[in-house]
Amino acid sequence: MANLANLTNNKLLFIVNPIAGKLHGKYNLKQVLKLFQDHGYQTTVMKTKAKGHATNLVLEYGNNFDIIVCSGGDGTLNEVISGIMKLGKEIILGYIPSGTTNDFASSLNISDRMETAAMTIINGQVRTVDIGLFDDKRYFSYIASFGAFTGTSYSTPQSYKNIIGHLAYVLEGMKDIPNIRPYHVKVEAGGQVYEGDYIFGAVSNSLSIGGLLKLDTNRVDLNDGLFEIILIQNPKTPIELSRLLISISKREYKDKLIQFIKAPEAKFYMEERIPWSIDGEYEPGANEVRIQNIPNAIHIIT
Ligand SMILES: Nc1ncnc2c1ncn2[C@@H]1O[C@H](COP(=O)(O)OP(=O)(O)OP(=O)(O)O)[C@@H](O)[C@H]1O
Repeated sequence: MANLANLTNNKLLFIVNPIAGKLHGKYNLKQVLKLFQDHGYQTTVMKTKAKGHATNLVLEYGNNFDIIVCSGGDGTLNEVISGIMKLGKEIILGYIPSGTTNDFASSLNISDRMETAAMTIINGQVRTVDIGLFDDKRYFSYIASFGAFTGTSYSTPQSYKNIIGHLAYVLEGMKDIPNIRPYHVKVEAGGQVYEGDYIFGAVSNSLSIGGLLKLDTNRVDLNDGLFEIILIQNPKTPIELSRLLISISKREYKDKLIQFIKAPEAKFYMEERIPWSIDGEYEPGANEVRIQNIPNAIHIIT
């Protein structure tokens, strides 16, 4: 691990999504900028204007900076990471979460108080994290999932998310319940084949999935080159359903309806095209999907 204080270059690109989450950005941006300035960083601020813009900003300007800090939710972080991966340059990333759930930030122990997260960037250590690659075309920092609750994060209107925050996800998720339906899927991972009717599947590198499913810290290592893969089979009776819900709420994934796999890669074969969620954003999916782990791909300050 390198300490940021050892870096000689103090040019910092600060990418801000002004509409993310609870609009913290609007109120605290000045304080954060002052903190960077007081600690000797020459900061250039760029605000995102639309979906995909953060990736383009990294591709266009990333080469001129050694540190890129982004503020936004999981979607903005995903876009910035995608830009860094495409640029192919070893850039140090700092993250100031201002989204609704900030799942990945909590896995990295980054505070959701903007000034505290900024101080982490100033005083923190650089560590590496693995990144996922979905079907050779889309990068993800913490999750690719299908099935139940998957539509929640991208179908919840931004205005709701901004007003009621995380509760919006949970409420939208509840609306999903009558629509939960199994998908017949075959999965190859870790040298095994799993086949069944699944209501939820996730390939993740995170301690928290959609703020709903939580994994224990001793089960997850964010830079071990392995994903945590969870497959949940369709409960066939009310008893099976209640047993499933209890084991999820207790974080015990030993139920026979739950498969928990660790593997560097997974292949999914589906009879129909199932939509996925990639770090909370919509992905139309395909009949065959390959997901690969790129170990230690991103250098992030925590
Ligand atoms: N100026 C903008 N206007 C509209 N959309 C934008 C703008 N800037 C960025 N976006 C898009 O907003 C979407 C949501 O951003 P983000 O995920 O960062 O925030 P969030 O949804 O509040 O947080 P989370 O995903 O953690 O709940 C992203 O797809 C991003 O590309």
